[in-house]
Amino acid sequence: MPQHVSSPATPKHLETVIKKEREYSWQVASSLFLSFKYAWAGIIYAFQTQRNFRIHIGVCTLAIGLSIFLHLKPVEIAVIGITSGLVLALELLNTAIESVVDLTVKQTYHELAKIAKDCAAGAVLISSLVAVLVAATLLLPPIITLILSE
Ligand SMILES: Nc1ncnc2c1ncn2[C@@H]1O[C@H](COP(=O)(O)OP(=O)(O)OP(=O)(O)O)[C@@H](O)[C@H]1O
Repeated sequence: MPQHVSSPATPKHLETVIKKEREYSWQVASSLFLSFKYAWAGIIYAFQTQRNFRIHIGVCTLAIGLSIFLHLKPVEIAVIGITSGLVLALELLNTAIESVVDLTVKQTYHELAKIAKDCAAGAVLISSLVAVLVAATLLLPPIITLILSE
């Protein structure tokens, strides 16, 4: 079977490819400000429509607030912040994947649609479990100390 070896992409070639791909976009953000505006719109959409996203924001805010209140080390607060951010980012990706799947298959059953949605939900679940484990490991000892010292 003949092997097609593509020539290395030159900057000019890359520019042409990117331009062609962006032709399919209904609209392209023309400035950094507009990019932030659309990103914020996505976050607001997820907040308004996804109950899990609202729960995760509440729990993450509580965990970060507690870690500051309990005077955890900066690196510990950072670890809680990273795991919290990961959960929220994956929840947004989960919402994006759900929308793309629904756009593609509409209200028909498809095994690949099921796999895509189940795996996206699984990613959120794994990140949430890890975040809970990390938060419990770092927050429980100072909480117990605080309660016992009362
Ligand atoms: N078009 C489809 N074809 C096959 N299975 C589907 C389809 N749409 C949804 N499902 C199944 O139903 C489940 C729930 O779908 P839904 O769109 O509510 O996603 P979800 O992961 O429950 O959403 P959320 O993350 O908001 O809780 C999916 O995980 C998947 O197993």
